[in-house]
Amino acid sequence: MTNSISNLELPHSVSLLEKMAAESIENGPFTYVHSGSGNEITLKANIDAFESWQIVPKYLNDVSIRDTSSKILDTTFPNSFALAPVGVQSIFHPEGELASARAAAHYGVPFIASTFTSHSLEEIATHLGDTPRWFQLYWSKDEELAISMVKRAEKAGYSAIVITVDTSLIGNRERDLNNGYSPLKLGKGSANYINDPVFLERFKTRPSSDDKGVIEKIGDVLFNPSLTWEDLRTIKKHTSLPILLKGILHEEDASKAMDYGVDGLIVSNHGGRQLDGCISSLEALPPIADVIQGRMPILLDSGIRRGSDVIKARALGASAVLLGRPFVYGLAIAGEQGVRQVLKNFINDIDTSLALTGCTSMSQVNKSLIRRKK
Ligand SMILES: Cc1cc2nc3c(=O)[nH]c(=O)nc-3n(C[C@H](O)[C@H](O)[C@H](O)COP(=O)(O)O)c2cc1C
Ligand SMILES: O=C(O)C(=O)c1ccccc1
Repeated sequence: MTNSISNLELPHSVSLLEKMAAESIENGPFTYVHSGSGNEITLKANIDAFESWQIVPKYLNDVSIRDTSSKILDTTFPNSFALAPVGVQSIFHPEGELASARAAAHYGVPFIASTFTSHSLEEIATHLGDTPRWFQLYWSKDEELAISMVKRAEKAGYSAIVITVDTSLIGNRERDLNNGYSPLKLGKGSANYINDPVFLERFKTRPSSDDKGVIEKIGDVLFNPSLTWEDLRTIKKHTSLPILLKGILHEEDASKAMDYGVDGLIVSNHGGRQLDGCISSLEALPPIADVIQGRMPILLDSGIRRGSDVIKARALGASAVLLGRPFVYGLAIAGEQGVRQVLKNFINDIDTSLALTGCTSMSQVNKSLIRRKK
């Protein structure tokens, strides 16, 4: 299997994509994307949750013209999904985020750049054209550095900051630990650090991305387990961009987010990679939607695999979703072309699912169209 397949025809199901990705790249990076933490109970629960809800379609509505878009804050999501922030994409394909950014731009799918990318946020932006982009922040222990990254994101045209709250430290990913595989230690996600003026100030000479000192320093400051709700005030002081919290699962946290002036939520358990045994994101969604009552947008990820999943998430209260592992499999198989194929198939599936639910627009998808399986 090669990493550059022309006239490519990728399978339509994520389980087959996963198999092809496993054959395309080394075991270390494949296991890194594929696996979850602990006994992978939450990883599995994410998929099971989508199977435990059933769409109840309504027919004879003239669905010949359809609109799959949704608007979140000031961003239009043409197909009601964006690419989830995924770090260190060069472990899957040498072009990493640049390939996935170009594929996203091809379809106008909004792109969320991770803090821990293989290419800098500025370079990624140059591959996105005018496609909407948000920046996901791992709020560093080094506050000045965190703020510097936010300022850089503003300057590079990122229109929202996504703060991931479920990663006070990295989950116990047993398979990666057994493999002795850690992208953090490989220096493959250093680009935003070694291109940051504040980070560079901490060094006497300009370091390279795989410099041992750099890797150690990033490891020291990447996550910040001492963060509290009050710290949100600091970030709001330094940016006028909207702020979304990614990783919210408890309705009391959703309510607190409202109190602290957050602009949106991403209901997520990080794809079952953080706390194993925690609730699936789809199960967490209805109580959160009840608390929020439409006062801020709610997005959801963790387990989105096909178009009907988008309909289910919308019916239970999410405005849009994030696509994670499936696009990474496309990247691993064939770089930009691989991601393009995954996006094309997913976009078609969303449109088909909307029509077959009996709706002409995502705004018509509501609670009346979904029931829990008995
Ligand atoms: C390889 C990999 C790297 C990830 N890196 C990040 C990251 O840097 N920041 C972040 O907030 N989430 C990260 N995530 C989590 C995704 O944004 C998303 O929540 C998750 O993939 C959703 O689960 P699913 O892919 O099973 O649908 C990563 C996920 C994977 C698979
Ligand atoms: O692997 C992840 O899920 C993740 O969020 C992450 C964390 C640090 C570096 C790269 C990715």
